[in-house]
Amino acid sequence: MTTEQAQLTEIRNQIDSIDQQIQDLIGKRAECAQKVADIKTQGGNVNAVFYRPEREAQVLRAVKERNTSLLPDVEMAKLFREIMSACLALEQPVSVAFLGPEGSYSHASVVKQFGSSAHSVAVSTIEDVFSAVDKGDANYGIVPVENSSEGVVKSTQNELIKTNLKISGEVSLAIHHCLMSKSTAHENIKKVVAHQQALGQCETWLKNNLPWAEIEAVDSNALAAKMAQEDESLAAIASEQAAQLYQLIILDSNIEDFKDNTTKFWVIGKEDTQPSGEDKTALIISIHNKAGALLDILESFSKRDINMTRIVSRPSTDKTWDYLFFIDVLGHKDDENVKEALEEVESKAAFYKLLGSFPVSPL
Ligand SMILES: O=C(O)C(=O)C[C@]1(C(=O)O)C=C[C@@H](O)C=C1
Repeated sequence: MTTEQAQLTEIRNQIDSIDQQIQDLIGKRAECAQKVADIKTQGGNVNAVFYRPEREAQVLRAVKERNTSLLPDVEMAKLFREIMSACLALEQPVSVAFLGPEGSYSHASVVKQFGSSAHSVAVSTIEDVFSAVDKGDANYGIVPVENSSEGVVKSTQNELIKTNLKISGEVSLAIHHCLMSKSTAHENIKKVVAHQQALGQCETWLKNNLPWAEIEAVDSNALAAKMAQEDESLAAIASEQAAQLYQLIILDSNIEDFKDNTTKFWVIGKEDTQPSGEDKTALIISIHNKAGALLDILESFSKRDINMTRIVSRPSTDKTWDYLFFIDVLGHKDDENVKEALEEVESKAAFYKLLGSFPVSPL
């Protein structure tokens, strides 16, 4: 045996022994999750809620705080994300509806929030995500709320105004576009296909790197990847997951012109989420048409030191030039100061709807 082989064998033996310990401990953790499920269903409770976003956020925050390893905090948290996903699936497999097809950024946000053991259900529109959860075809749904370069997603806003569902989580996904193809050579690419938005976000890159290629907009990036799978002269712009799913070669990564391109998604479900210690509350209001009405409402938050993280306005659909405001504040609706502020806002607003409180995402 060479020295290198001997050294590798020694370290690999250590890795084998550590893996065995990790596996034993994961097994013990799974037994605890099973016990948690027994407690939740005791007395024949058929309405037991297995998924607990506040607890998951607390577990992941604790992992990050404890981490002193060589692995970055987020990478360590991702490993535990997967362990919890498998533990939850053991308690009860959860299904999550998302705007398909598979390989879309919505799909990636499902995996980021629920891990890969969740059963993801692709549907064709944002409205269908809401109705799938409403009808019980899926336990939860994930919908895009806002993109840092494209702005708010109108169909999600429209559904939020109408729905009885609650927001139980928030996922921020960095959008990184890849150029992918069956072919390994750029010079073989005759045409680039992608959703209009992705083409727009990579316009300069395409001009500089594939000036000869024809550009065609299609319904989604995942569809583009599917098309590229069948035609070697095509390259698609899509996510890394889409490349894996459709077995394409990634020719270039991070080809977006603006580097901090992020989409925010919300998890929708039927249950209220308990406080996690670091939460957000989302609501929709409209105000009476008089001077200072908005300021008056915002003061309900500011005088209690409640931080407003977002306010977005849009015209109301039923009364011309009336406005609806989508507001996010830090804190949970059951926190004393937030509770008082919300009561005050409700008494002042012409329309008031609480969308829910949910943990600030640790990932
Ligand atoms: O603590 C619980 O309620 C559990 O069900 C356990 C557990 C976990 O694996 O840690 C699993 C699923 C829940 O979403 C939260 C946490």
